[in-house]
Amino acid sequence: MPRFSANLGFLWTDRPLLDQIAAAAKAGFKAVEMHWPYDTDPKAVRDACARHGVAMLGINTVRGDVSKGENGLGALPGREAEFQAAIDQSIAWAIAAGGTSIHAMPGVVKPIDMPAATGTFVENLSIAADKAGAHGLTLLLEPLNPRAMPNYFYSTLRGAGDIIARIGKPNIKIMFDVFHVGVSEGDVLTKLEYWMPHIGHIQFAAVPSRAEPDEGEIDFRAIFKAIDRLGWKGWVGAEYKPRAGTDEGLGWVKTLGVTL
Ligand SMILES: O=C(O)C(=O)[C@@H](O)CO
Ligand SMILES: [Mg+2]
Repeated sequence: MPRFSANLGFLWTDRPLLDQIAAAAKAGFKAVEMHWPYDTDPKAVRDACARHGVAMLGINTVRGDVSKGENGLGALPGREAEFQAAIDQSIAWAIAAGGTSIHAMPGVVKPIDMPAATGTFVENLSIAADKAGAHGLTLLLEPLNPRAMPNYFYSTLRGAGDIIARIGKPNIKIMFDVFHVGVSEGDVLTKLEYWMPHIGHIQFAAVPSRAEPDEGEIDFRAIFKAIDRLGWKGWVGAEYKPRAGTDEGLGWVKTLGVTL
């Protein structure tokens, strides 16, 4: 069975981060991952993870000006210095917290600006990969579906895979989020198998609701079985939006016959 991580960007969001870690551990998760935890002292996060016996996994680079619809800086020409500052910030935070990966966010790009944005992202990411690699950190690229995030730099695995191939550095991997892949592309099991050698982390939520994985059009028994069959040894991140409370929504663990 896969090993599950609690994504604290979506789970137990009604409390401070250190209490979220405690709640995840109490529920049985053995690892946690986060979105943008920068307001919390990373050493306190490291201590909380150690105290509760959970591994600390990944975080995201900052998004830029969220009020203007920004969702990452990596592919924005003219914002190179800001992106590198975001990478430096996330590397420093991840090291102090004991994390292992950084989701490097490219941002929202109009279709007509894609050629310039692609060149910028390749340059930016190449520098960032060397910086992260010096500390044993992996950079993750995550295609987001266009319903959730219109005009995001990539919405398909192919889009992220092309960037990885152009840069050719071993510590740049795909974040395979079953929710985004299901909405954008479908045929999830085939895609999982095809992209497995390039995957650095897996996340999941029901399609189309983004709720617990016990509803909707994806058979998560089959997904979790395939993750095992394909030899995935990493963590699988529960990144869903609970229908009601997080604790109340954990029934999927029993329903799907998995253990945390
Ligand atoms: O939205 C997702 O899916 C994520 O994994 C976030 O980290 C990025 O917005
Ligand atoms: Mg995700």
